[in-house]
Amino acid sequence: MMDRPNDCAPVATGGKTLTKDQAVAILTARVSPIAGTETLPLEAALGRVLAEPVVSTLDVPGWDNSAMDGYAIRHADLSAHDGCLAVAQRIPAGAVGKPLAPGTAARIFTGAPVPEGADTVVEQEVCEASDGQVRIPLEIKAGANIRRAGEDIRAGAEVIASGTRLTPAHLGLAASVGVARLVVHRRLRVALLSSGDELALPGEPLKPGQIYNSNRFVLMGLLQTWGCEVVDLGIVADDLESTVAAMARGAREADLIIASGGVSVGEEDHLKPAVERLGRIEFHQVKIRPGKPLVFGEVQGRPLLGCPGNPVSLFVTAVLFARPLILRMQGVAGELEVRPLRIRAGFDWPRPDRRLEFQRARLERGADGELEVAVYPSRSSAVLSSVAWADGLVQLQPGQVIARGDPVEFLPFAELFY
Ligand SMILES: Nc1nc2c(c(=O)[nH]1)N[C@H]1C(S)=C(S)[C@@H](COP(=O)(O)OP(=O)(O)OC[C@H]3O[C@@H](n4cnc5c(N)ncnc54)[C@H](O)[C@@H]3O)O[C@H]1N2
Ligand code: MOO
Ligand SMILES: [Mg+2]
Repeated sequence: MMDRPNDCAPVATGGKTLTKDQAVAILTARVSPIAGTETLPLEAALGRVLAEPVVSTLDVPGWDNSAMDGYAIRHADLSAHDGCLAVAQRIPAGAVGKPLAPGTAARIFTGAPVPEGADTVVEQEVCEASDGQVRIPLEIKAGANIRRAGEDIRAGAEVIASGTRLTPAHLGLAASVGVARLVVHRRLRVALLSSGDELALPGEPLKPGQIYNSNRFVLMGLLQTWGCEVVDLGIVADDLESTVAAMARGAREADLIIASGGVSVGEEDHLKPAVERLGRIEFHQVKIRPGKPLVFGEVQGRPLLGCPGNPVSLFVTAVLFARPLILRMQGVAGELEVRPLRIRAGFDWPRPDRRLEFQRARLERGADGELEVAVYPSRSSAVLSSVAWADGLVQLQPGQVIARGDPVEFLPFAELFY
């Protein structure tokens, strides 16, 4: 096979390797939210991105209601009747009582509307009830135990902004204002390409020199957790024509193409020339470890992200770069990257890298019971067990030396997988 130049000048950087932040800025600036929405019942909208805001037509709660099982009273009646009131009515949740007659109490239950004229609810534990009467301690505070109309949501308020990825709480919130259907962006279609002559699918016997395609499953899983529709382009042979053909199919069938492998400099790496054949490369290196060779470009009008084939590098580049790219295309508004938490290091890091480094990490309890973060013993980008072991990534700045006990930056998977 012919040797070929492996470089293509990155447009935005004058040929320099990009920092992670520069790369994310370019990725997210080059794409825009996809067109197309659908209207879904709440039951089907979990994880989707809202395309039209939810505005409440109601106050929630709709009326003053009781926060306790007990007695609704007019506070001024207590001193006038020495704390002893006749129980004149019973108001369970779902019912509406009569106006409170002077000198009486209403038996009331949590969530029931406070009757007109009552200004206080007294929990039953402090009351003594017998023979249709209730005795209430005089020191009860006026206005106690009432949830006020509109204290959660006011009619006319925007309760969920457009661009929000819907969590269970958002679905509940929409339901609480009576909204049954939501307008969401259509699912982003992402084509997945696994390059490598050595790859076989689990379930197949391995021929000599073959390995199982694990990247496909890592990427599919991530794409599914991010709410994408996956178009699997399968395993693509290490030759230019097959790579070009797979990419062209990806560009026809999906909004975005994500490839694994073949992004490095060997003559078995065909991703870059294939992108150049069909479109252009915007950058091909980022100053991080692992994951330095990372290709971003455009193929027949579709964005393409080529992640390195080493399994850990693939994972790291997917959560750092594919995620914000996807969120932007899905129409998610606001912050697209996860902000690192600062957590105490449970490890020493005496020999830092010159690149921004991502270590597989796990939250643990130190000897004193305080939260700290441990890193996996191997730094190898080929050890996928490290990712399964971890519950986040530690982010180490170029040249940053860490002594046990220092604060370090931690990116939790719980956020990266969302
Ligand atoms: N001379 C140089 N060689 C390499 C460099 C370099 O700068 N100069 N960079 C190294 C780094 S760093 C990385 S990362 C890798 C990137 O590799 P590629 O993206 O070209 O990927 P491949 O060569 O196809 O594969 C690398 C490695 O990963 C395994 N692999 C690939 N696909 C899968 C898959 N779907 N499932 C599981 N494992 C996969 C593959 O068998 C190789 O072992 O390049 C270095 N080399
Ligand atoms: O960047 Mo490679 O990703 O260091 O193994
Ligand atoms: Mg390679």
